[in-house]
Amino acid sequence: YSVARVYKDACAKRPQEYWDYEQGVTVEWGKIDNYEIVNKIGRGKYSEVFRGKCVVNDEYCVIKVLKPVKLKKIYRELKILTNLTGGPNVIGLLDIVQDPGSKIPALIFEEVKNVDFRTLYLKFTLPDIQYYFTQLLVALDYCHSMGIMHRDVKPQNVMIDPVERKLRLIDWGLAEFYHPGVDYNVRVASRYHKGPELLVNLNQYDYSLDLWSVGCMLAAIVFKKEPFFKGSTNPDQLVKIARVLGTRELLEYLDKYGLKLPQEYDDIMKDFQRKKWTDFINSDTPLAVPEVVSLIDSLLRYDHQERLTAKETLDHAFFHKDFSK
Ligand SMILES: CN1CCn2c1nc1c(Br)c(Br)c(Br)c(Br)c12
Ligand code: NA
Repeated sequence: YSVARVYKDACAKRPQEYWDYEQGVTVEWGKIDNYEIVNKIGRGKYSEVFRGKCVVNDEYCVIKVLKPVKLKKIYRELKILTNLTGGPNVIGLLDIVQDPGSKIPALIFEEVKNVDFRTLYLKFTLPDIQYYFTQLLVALDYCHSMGIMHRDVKPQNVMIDPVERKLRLIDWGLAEFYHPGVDYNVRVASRYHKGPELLVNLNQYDYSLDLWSVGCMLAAIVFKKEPFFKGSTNPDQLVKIARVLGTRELLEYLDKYGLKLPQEYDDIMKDFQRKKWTDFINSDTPLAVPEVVSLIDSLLRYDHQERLTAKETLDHAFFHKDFSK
């Protein structure tokens, strides 16, 4: 049994229509003819994404055409986006339109002139990391305070415009409202960023899942190993984590929550000695200063209840040190 250390009653203290998306969502549908598609910029399991233009104000936008999924899932994303839009560093939802034929909704977002993280992260200085991770953590503390877990934090969902130094957290399609004691689906997040709680079937997880993912992103940049934990399957993902955090420590985590290692681990989980973070530091990792290594150590914890919250992370010494020359 596990309950969030913070914001556990964020939904309970709001009216039912704030979090109850099963009742459906009243949508103010916009006009689809107000938008034209410029070019395709991406496609995912649940959507196709285009750069678009609003013909009314001549502004560029991003059009996310949802693939036909359960109406409940569409209602969840719409409800969460409408609850959060306007919040700090949350992608701005401008309009919701419906394809007249297929009746499939398309979400219209503000455009971010995003630079791919694989190239951007290579140029990051410590001040850049302080700045952009502050922006990401502000977005996460905000959504957590609003009773919402993102559940798919990864570089591909963090849009960064380095010219305007603008960061936006996108893709709330896997996000969910947090209620204490609820058993959540562990098939969320993207493999490399899945927290241990998802891999050991601890269903009563909470906002702290998102902070594991932040730890993975930070470690990948600082130790120049993208992704930091690269599992070939979900079971192998936990093995890759145990290679670093140790197998004994994993079993202690399982014991605390009365869990045992699912049987698919029997012949792949070996007895790994926990590594020291200094094992990942070398002449090629100049960003790995003691303060950021200490922060990574405080986020990459098996026990979700031990991890720093988004707000505690913002108070960590790493964000208050002057690393400029
Ligand atoms: C696959 N890519 C590349 C850039 N980009 C992608 N998906 C995006 C979504 Br959804 C939004 Br909302 C925004 Br804003 C941007 Br920018 C997006
Ligand atoms: Na999105």
